[in-house]
Amino acid sequence: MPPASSSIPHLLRSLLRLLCSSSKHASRFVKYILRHPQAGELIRFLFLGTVMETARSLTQKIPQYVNIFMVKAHFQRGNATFDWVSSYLDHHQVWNQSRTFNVTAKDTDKIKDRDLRFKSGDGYLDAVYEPASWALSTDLFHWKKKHWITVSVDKSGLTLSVWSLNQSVLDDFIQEAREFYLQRPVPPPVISAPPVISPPTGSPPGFVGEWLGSLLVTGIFDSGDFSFIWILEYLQSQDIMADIMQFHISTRQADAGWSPQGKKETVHALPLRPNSIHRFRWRSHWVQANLYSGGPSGPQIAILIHSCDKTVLLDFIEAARLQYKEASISRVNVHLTTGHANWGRMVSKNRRSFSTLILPDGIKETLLADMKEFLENEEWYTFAGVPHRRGYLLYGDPGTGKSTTVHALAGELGMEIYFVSLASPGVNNFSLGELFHSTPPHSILLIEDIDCAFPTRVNPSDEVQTQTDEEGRPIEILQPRSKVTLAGLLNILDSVASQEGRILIATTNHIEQLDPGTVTSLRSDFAPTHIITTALIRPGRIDMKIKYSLAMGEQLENVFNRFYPVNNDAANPPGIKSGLTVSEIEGLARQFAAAVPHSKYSIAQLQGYLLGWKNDPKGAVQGIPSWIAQQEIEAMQSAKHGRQWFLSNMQGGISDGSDY
Ligand SMILES: Nc1ncnc2c1ncn2[C@@H]1O[C@H](COP(=O)(O)OP(=O)(O)OP(=O)(O)O)[C@@H](O)[C@H]1O
Repeated sequence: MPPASSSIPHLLRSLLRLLCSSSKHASRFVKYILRHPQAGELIRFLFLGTVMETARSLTQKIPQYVNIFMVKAHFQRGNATFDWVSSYLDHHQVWNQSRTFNVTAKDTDKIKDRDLRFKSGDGYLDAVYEPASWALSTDLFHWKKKHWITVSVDKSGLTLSVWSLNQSVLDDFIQEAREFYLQRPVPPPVISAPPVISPPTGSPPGFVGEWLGSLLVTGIFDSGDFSFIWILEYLQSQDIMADIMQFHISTRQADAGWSPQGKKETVHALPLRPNSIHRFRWRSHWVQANLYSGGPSGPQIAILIHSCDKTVLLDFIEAARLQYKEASISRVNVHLTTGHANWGRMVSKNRRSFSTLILPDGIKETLLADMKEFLENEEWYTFAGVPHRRGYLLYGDPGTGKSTTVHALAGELGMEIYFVSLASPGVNNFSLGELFHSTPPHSILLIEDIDCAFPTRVNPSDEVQTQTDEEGRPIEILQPRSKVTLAGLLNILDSVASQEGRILIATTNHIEQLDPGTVTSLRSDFAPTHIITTALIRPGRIDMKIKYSLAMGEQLENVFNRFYPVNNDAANPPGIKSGLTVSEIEGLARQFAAAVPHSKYSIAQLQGYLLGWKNDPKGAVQGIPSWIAQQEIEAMQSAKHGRQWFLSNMQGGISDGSDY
């Protein structure tokens, strides 16, 4: 038995021998194998597979390691951040590397934010290239020449990869994009209409867009509301409709308010085409105004402000209101009915100076003082529990100045007129009630021809009167002249829903038709009119009656003086400088007044006469006797032919509601 110390080398020697012999076997085995080509293929395959698998697993891990060197952010379409970043990238022409373009014909004058390849300047459309890569692509750009950023766009949105270890680079980028968006020189993309006013069929493509309702403050203005006109006029004054290429042309003065060029233009371009969209900058915000011309309740405006702050909308409305008020100082706005139950068209008239109103001494001063006192004492009415309303009845011959008084008072008090004629076919109890309720406080509600609410009596001897009583005698019947009944009118006047603080002015040329004395023999199926009439003249309904008479006394001199201003300076309108001294004009006015019979002609009639002598006061005085003689002849002839009513109304001007 060999000692343990000698057994180890022995073991090693045995192992070596074994290895040598096995390597010989192995090499023999390898040589043997390699002699077969399939075996060689197998070895190569195993080797390559191992390499590829290693490479694959390494590749999978690389982005994890690369991500360590970049900050990524995704911006979803439809979210405001997408708009910020995309418009910022667009502005910096990140897509310029693109070799694929969308080419469209556009008015290049309106494109201010990018370099254009073609700009002919001949007023016709030019071809505009827009990189198509904006749709689906990946781009790399050098932001501020400091940071590399990869941008990839797909259907869901936009991903930014900022090659930086520092997240603050991304923060700065987003902040800058946001600032840019707010301050951008070009409007943000069109926002689709808020769902409350879903666009009617046939809306322009502008309605297709992302609704960012929660990121905008939106105000909707209906034409039935007063704020509508504030906003419309404000929009026009901001000249935001300059991009409109579609106009309705009108020469009607009533449409002057729609003209972007102002009231003095003779041709007015109405920009309110169906469903137009306007984007503009207001203070530090972008605003989108959607104008709808024909919704179910008439025209509508939606104001969408790119802000989450509600007070911006309130400020916008207030700015519009103040501007409207300011502009109204020199004018009187008269609102007319649409023929239905709401106020529609508005006519703006130049304010009429109170001094041009020619009434017997003290009348206009009394009226003005009474109205001022009423308007200033709202608290007293509340305290006394009396409805804060006041009514006036102006009655008298046609052409004596009733409508003119209302116009002058409205101008003096800075109020607007809401005008309705009871003779109008579209006005009935219901619509009149609605109109009353929708008249704003601090306004004048003018009802012309209030006598129309009282039926006329058909004369028993009239040929058209065929009804007889039991004994065969013709009976008096009443013929309604308005769809508004007396009971309905009284109800409306008293209605609790009636606006507080409103002034009602009713006018009539036929006070006798409201006179109790003339209605004693009415048929029993009609309400006793004298009671109702008395009820009409009652505090809160009609508080004050003012009679308008044909011209007399000083009125005759005043109407003459108004036509021939005595100061001949350059401030006078051209063509009416009299060239006479003050005392000469006053002398002529006295002669004129002495020649005209008192209480015979209305101021409108005399005004009509004087218009024929605009530049010739002496001629006017000399011609007045023959004009009067002519009037006498015509009056006699008309009386003779039974046409007195017709002539007197034509000369005085029939009040058919056409005053406005
Ligand atoms: N008192 C007056 N002061 C100044 N102008 C007057 C006066 N009366 C009439 N006129 C002139 O006559 C025209 C018609 O007047 P207005 O329409 O006010 O009369 P009216 O009494 O309302 O008539 P109607 O009852 O027919 O409506 C106006 O253009 C106005 O300039």
